[in-house]
Amino acid sequence: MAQENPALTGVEVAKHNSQKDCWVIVHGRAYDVTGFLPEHPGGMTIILKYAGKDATEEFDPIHPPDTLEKYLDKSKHLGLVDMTTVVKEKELESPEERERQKRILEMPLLEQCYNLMDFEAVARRVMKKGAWGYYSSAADDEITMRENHGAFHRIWFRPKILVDVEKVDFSTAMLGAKVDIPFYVTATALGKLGHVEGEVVLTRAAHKHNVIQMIPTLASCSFDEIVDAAGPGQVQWLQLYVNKDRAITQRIVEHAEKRGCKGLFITVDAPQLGRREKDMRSKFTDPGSNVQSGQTTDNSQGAARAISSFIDPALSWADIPWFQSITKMPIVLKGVQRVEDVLKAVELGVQGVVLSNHGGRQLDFARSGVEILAETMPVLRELGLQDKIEVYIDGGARRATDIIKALCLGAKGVGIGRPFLYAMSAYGLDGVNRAMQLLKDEMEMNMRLIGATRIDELSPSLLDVRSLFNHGTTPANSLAYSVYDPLVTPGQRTG
Ligand SMILES: Cc1cc2c(cc1C)[n+](S(=O)(=O)[O-])c1c(=O)[nH]c(=O)nc-1n2C[C@H](O)[C@H](O)[C@H](O)COP(=O)(O)O
Repeated sequence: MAQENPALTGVEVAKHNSQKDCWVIVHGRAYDVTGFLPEHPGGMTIILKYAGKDATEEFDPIHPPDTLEKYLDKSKHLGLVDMTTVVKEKELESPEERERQKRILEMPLLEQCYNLMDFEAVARRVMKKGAWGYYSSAADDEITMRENHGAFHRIWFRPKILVDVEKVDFSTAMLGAKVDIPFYVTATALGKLGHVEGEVVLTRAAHKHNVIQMIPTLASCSFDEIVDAAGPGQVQWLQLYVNKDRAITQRIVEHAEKRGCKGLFITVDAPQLGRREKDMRSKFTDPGSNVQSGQTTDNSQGAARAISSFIDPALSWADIPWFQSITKMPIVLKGVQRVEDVLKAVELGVQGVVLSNHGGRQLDFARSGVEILAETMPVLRELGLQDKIEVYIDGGARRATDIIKALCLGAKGVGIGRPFLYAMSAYGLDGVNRAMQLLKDEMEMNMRLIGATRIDELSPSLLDVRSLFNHGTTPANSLAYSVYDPLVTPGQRTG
């Protein structure tokens, strides 16, 4: 193909920098987005911040690569820009960004991360505010997010002794697929907020450790990029937000099945995305730029709200037979939060459920996945239904002991979200690989210490769950309530 010469310079593009005349550069090409501004789900402010400039770095994590091709009229595609003439945003970087770059230079070596929480501590210090805000945020007072982790601490072990535990095998199967260890990488949106390559980094690590990756509907990478990045025989599932336009949903599901996905995880706890205030705050643009220009600062659109307007709040049990008619993939409901709904899922012939509250990002004061599991499994056993449906949990799992507790209670596997995002954001693929290896090492040690050599030996008799159902919440004035402090930014620990 003939070499295309840049038609435009950075100086030319920079002249079109207002609400009435707005050009942006994405991947070296200029686009006239003036007419699109009022329709942008994320509001106008975030685009106007890059009017006349290179918006690639802000654009990439939030939008699949083919977004402009698909949704911006060709007449608005203005052609190549000579990028040597574009003033790099970097050169104008803020004192906050310079401070962050300094913290990156001081961060610990990867080998100094000994558990999954270490990755969170590093990510908090080195991630950009918006990215940290999106990944770390949860709904309202973030009580449920803390409860997810805290609930595991109300479960104690009753280990066996004098068991020959020389050989330990913690491999298992999920929806019929063999995996090396009973956790999977759960769906978490916008992978490129944390790493320039996005979700494909998680794909590579999942392949190396033979664990399953759940591909998010709201991934930064396109679905095909993530599937193409999979290794031979690698098992992937699709997480689905159901679109108001069912024809779009059907196309997505059929394409996923054609590309070899081995499970359809329908997210059922998000008829509307939760109100995540850290995410909203981090979208707060510099008050001067908006207030002076007379615009009201639009921080109502955290990233979550901005990207989820297509989700159908009318999704109901009546839709399940339709899903069963359009795909042969096993169907799993992700975000089930009470045993009555598990029984309904069994009745409808659904293959699995994930007992989950979306990492605390939806309904605050929802119970933890592990507590719902402890409510559910005895009822399924009593009714002889425990083999009729695969039960997974996610939320707050940070140690192999959390995974073992869930399996003792009857879970098939545990989804893990934020830890792998933090490991990726701080250390890239090496970080995710180390996080997964740490879990494997912990798993081997803890299986030995509780006197179990295989997954099928994990049973409720190894646990004491008497305090699990007694909720305590962190006192309101505790530092854990960082959600209240708008001044707490990554790296600034108050007190
Ligand atoms: C951390 C995180 C979680 C998200 C997530 C994004 C992030 C950054 N997103 S969200 O943007 O809509 O909220 C999704 C998502 O795309 N779809 C989904 O089903 N769950 C989503 N979840 C929930 C996730 O699948 C797990 O339920 C949750 O992360 C498990 O808790 P931990 O993070 O504590 O492991």
